[in-house]
Amino acid sequence: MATRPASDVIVSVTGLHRSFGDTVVLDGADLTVARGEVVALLGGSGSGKSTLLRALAGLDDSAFGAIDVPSHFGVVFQEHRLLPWKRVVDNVALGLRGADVRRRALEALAEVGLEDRGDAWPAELSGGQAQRVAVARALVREPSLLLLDEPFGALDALTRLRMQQLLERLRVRHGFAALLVTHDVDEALLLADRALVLEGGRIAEEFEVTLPKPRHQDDPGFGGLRRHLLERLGVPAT
Ligand SMILES: Nc1ncnc2c1ncn2[C@@H]1O[C@H](COP(=O)(O)OP(=O)(O)OP(=O)(O)O)[C@@H](O)[C@H]1O
Repeated sequence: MATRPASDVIVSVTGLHRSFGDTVVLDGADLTVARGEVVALLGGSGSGKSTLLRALAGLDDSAFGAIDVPSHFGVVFQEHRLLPWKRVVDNVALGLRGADVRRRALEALAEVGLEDRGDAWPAELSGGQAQRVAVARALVREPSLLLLDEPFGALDALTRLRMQQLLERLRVRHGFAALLVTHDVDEALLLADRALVLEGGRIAEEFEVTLPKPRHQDDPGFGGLRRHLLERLGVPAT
C-alpha cells in the first residue's frame, strides 16, 4: 500500500472483521483514506462493500477491528432516505442546531442546484433531485469525509453522469475526502484517486488513478485502466 504521512490519514481501518452466522464477510480488512482523497471501493456482489461502509459509519455494532474516522462525516446511500413528512429544507436541516439552521440548509441546497425546491415535499422530487437533497444533507455539516454507498446506482445514465460531475465540483470547492462504494468501474475511474478491490474479506488490490481531474471517459489512459480493472473484477474485455 502506498505510504502517506501519518498526519494526512483521516480514515484508518485495521483488522476489520464481520461475520453473519458462519459466513465470514470481512476477514481482517485494512484501509486508509487521506485528507481530501477519493477512494473507490469495488468488488463483486456480496463481497462486503456495504458491510464495510456501514461499519465505518458506525451503523454496525457487530463489526470489530480498529476503526478511526473523523467526527464530521456525511453518508449518502443509494436510496435518498429523506423523511417524507418533512419539507426538503427541513430534511437538510434535520439535527442541526443554531439560529441560522434554515439559511445553512438553503445554502447547501443552492450548492446542489436546488435553491428553489426547499419548500417542496420529497415525493414531489425526481430521483436525481432527491439524491441531490441527500448530498446537500450530508454537505451541510461541512464534513471532512463522505461515505457514499452506490449513491448514484439507481439513477439513469445521464443523471448519474451529472451527479458525478456535481460531486467532483463539490469536492474541489470543499475538499472533503470520500469513500465511494460503487459497481461502476467508470464511476470509480472518473472520481477516485485510488481504487480498492475487496475480495475474500480483505482489500485484495489497490490501484492509484493518476489521470488529471476533471476526467472524461475519452481521456487517454482511461480505456486501459478500465480494461485492467474489469479484468481484475473478473469481467475480461470481449
Ligand atoms: N443483515 C445481514 N444478515 C445476513 N447476511 C448479511 C446481512 N447483511 C449482509 N449480509 C451478507 O454479507 C455479504 C456481504 O453483503 P454486502 O451487502 O456488504 O455486499 P456488497 O459487496 O455491498 O454487495 P452488492 O455489491 O451486491 O451490494 C453478503 O453475502 C450478504 O448476504
